[in-house]
Amino acid sequence: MPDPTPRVKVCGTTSLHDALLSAEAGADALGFIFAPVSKRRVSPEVAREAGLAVGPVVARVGVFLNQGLTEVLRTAEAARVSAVQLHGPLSSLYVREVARYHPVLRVLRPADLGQPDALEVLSLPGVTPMLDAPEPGGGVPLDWAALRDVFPAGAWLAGGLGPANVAEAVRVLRPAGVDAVSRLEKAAGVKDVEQVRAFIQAARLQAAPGT
Ligand SMILES: O=C(O)c1ccccc1NCC(=O)[C@H](O)[C@H](O)COP(=O)(O)O
Repeated sequence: MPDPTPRVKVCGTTSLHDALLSAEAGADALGFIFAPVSKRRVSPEVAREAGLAVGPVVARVGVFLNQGLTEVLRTAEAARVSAVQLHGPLSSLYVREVARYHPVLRVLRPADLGQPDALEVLSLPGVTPMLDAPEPGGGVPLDWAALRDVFPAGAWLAGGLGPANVAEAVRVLRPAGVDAVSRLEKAAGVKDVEQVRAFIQAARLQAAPGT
């Protein structure tokens, strides 16, 4: 039986300080956003320093939105991330190519489910789907009840998750992992330690057998 406890990713890490804060709070993974449009954008150098500091166990995920293949691979290498998260309308060929070099979290919107390209992505080795809202980092939750019958096995969940609602989302969809950013901040790109701790605890609380 699969482990019902979801992995927890804290996204939008922009400093060494916040990387250590999230790791000490128990995060399984840290997200480093390299998309130029993001107010949480971080340089590969800072991501690399922060990623090295959190030790061998915490995953470091490089987050990209609609960026060229060469840019993604070069940035991921420079930042020494352990996985890559891909947002945007990308072909399955592109995703497959990135997955030759890095484990991939491929972000899908609910409307993508059932589309031929999304179905192909779900079958690619080394690619894990993540369901997120249409606007990444926008803090808007998905309709979990509507997703219950179509949520892909082994998928991660993002979109407006925070300490107050993550347990319910986990109860409804049983995702393999959860991811959040905007509800864990005191300002864009700056973590709120209380929210980070509470999010990680709440995500794991509801996963115990019998709940
Ligand atoms: O958060 C951003 O600014 C961002 C910008 C461009 C691409 C991805 C981005 N965030 C990726 C994430 O993994 C977020 O954690 C995810 O979208 C959930 O965000 P939120 O709804 O704010 O918790």
